[in-house]
Amino acid sequence: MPAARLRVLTRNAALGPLDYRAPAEGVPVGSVVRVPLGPRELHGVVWEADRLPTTEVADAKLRPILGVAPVPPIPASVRRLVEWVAAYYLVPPAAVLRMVLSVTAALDGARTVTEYRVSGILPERMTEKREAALSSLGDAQGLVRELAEWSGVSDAVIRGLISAGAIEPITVSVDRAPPLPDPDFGPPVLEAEQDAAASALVAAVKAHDFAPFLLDGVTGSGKTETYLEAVAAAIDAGGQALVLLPEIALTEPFLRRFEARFGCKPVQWHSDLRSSERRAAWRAAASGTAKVVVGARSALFLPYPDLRLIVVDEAHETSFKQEDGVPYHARDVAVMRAQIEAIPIVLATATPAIETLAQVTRGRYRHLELASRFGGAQMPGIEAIDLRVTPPESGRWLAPPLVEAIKETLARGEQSLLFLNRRGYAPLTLCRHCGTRIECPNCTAWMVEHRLVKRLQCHHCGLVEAVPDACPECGEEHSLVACGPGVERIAEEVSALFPDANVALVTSDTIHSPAQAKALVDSALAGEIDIFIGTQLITKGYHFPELTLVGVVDADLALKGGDLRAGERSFQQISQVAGRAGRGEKPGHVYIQTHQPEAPVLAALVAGDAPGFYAAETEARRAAAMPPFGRLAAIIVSGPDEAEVAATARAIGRAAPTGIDGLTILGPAPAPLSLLRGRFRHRLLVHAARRADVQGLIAEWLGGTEVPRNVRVAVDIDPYSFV
Ligand SMILES: Nc1ncnc2c1ncn2[C@@H]1O[C@H](COP(=O)(O)OP(=O)(O)OP(=O)(O)O)[C@@H](O)[C@H]1O
Ligand SMILES: [Zn+2]
Repeated sequence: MPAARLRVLTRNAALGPLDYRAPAEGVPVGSVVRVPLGPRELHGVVWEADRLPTTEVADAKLRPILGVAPVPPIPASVRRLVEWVAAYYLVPPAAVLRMVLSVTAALDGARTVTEYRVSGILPERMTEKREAALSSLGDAQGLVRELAEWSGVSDAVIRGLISAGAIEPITVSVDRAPPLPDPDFGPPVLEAEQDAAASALVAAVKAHDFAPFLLDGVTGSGKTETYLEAVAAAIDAGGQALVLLPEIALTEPFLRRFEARFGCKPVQWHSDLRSSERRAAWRAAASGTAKVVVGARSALFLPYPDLRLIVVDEAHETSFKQEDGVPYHARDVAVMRAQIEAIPIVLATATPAIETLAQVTRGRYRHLELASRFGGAQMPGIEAIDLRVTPPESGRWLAPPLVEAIKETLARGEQSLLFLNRRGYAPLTLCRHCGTRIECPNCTAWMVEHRLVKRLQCHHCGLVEAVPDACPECGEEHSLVACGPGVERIAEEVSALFPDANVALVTSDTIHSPAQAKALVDSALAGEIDIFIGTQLITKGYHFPELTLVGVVDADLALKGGDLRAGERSFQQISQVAGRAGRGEKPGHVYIQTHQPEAPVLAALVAGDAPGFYAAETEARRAAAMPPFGRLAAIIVSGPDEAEVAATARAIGRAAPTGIDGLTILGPAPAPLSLLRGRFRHRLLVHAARRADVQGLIAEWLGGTEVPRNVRVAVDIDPYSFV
């Protein structure tokens, strides 16, 4: 009789599927198992053998598995998702499984911690502090540190009470189920439009079938309140719901709404979690005890056993596209997961991606619209400031009409927001004497001055250097000058103009954890901030009722990129930031500083003509057969040796398929970012018809090329970055 064989997919992308001997009692498909590989021990998942072909080893050579991990099996839907992502993005399935089994510590058995609570026994020696601690603790239970904090005494006092028997230890599982959100805790009174949209979503959750929705509501229309009704329906049905947010900084405003609606916090999943929190979150998602998970794009790969709803909030955001590792787009993968799970998915945004709107036009997504702001708030008026007509004073960046508007807003006691999508003080440092620009040695990029921390920083590789006293090229002292503004420089100008105003800088340098976002929201709502100055981080998700003025410092910046989505991105970014103004009772106003007010994007924004903008942009894409009317894929060749990289790229170029209708291949050519983190980069861009099998074509093409050991060839399907 042949040995019972298990096909196991590990998390090691360099390995194909491996076969092992099953124990006599068998192991169900999907189980997480520990397997030997040489002297090592790996985790893997038992897969359907017919879905994952490999070269089989002889029965006699099969090694037995080491054991089954004490976690629920990875559901079939997740296994199908892994296969789809691997096939679509042309990456090994193991690389995708790695994103599913992302927390090794979560794969061990249950763990316990010791918590403490008042035992009822009085200590022999009673002190004032001991008495105060015991009486204030009541039935509270927690770690020593927590009890000390709650009762306002030192850890030592609590420890003394433990030795005296007045506080007793309790062993608790760290895998305690997270709090259960209560769908009836704080249901909102929905406005008619919101109610119609929410009813459609709730019905779809109840139907438990694949149903993609675009929840297209103007800024401040209450999209969150609306889709939370669908989340409530998922909880009611006993299942799980996932809400994806594009950035950690947006978690805080979301958590507040969630808690008001459901009486507790959802389970969070993001890069700022402590390892114990990460482990607990993974296990709660995998066991089904986490009813709602809110998180970054990687939350999409958690093995929820009973998912009923996915929401992608700010669904137009390009940060849903992952650029490193497996280059996937979380919005697209989310739709695929919803399809596999047979559940509804909600793409919520005020500024849909052209791709998403095209799916609405094709009849694939249902369009739910919220055309007006909640509570009768009006959309802000938008006005362009033509910098050719009213330029800022020399050495300054804010034009007189904007300065005047800030002054008036301050006088009314209201808040202003200045948006400039550039971190740091100045994007370029130049030697006045010899003209040298200070560049990153590892990247094709200028070093950006961060004056607050007195450093030059590369925004690509993270290299940090002291600001030199003399020009590194010609040695001239005090010759370096900052060119152009970053947010820190705008803050400097604002502080000089309005010395009494409270200014908050909001960038990824100042806000990189939910705790910092919370502090920002708290002080903003308490009226402690007069002027926000921020990058794209401040442009979305926030709701500050006293914020009535928005100034876009440089609207031309986003248009410069020149890639296929530059126009769309500027429109979205400026609409979003404009959407922060006048969300409460007071009307909002927006000024856009530009040298080209006649540019179609800006003209549409000023005219409030979103449909016109989308129609023109869509038409342009259609005419050029660009996504979503055609397909793109990038091939990026990189390595430490420039000649080797160039030669490999040329070889790939020569082997390119020819004579295929609608297929064009651009390049190879050095990438705009031709040096990144010390690696030289060349690119090719594949442009194909919408229905072309781009993946099949590329797989075959690249399958036939020799790649030197030091060179990496990466494929980016549906690329968003062209640098
Ligand atoms: N039905 C409702 N009852 C009570 N408050 C509501 C209701 N709908 C919306 N709100 C409140 O109105 C404000 C705006 O809503 P919300 O921030 O959800 O809008 P949004 O559509 O997500 O906007 P944006 O896209 O700009 O982030 C919030 O303070 C929200 O709590
Ligand atoms: Zn660099």
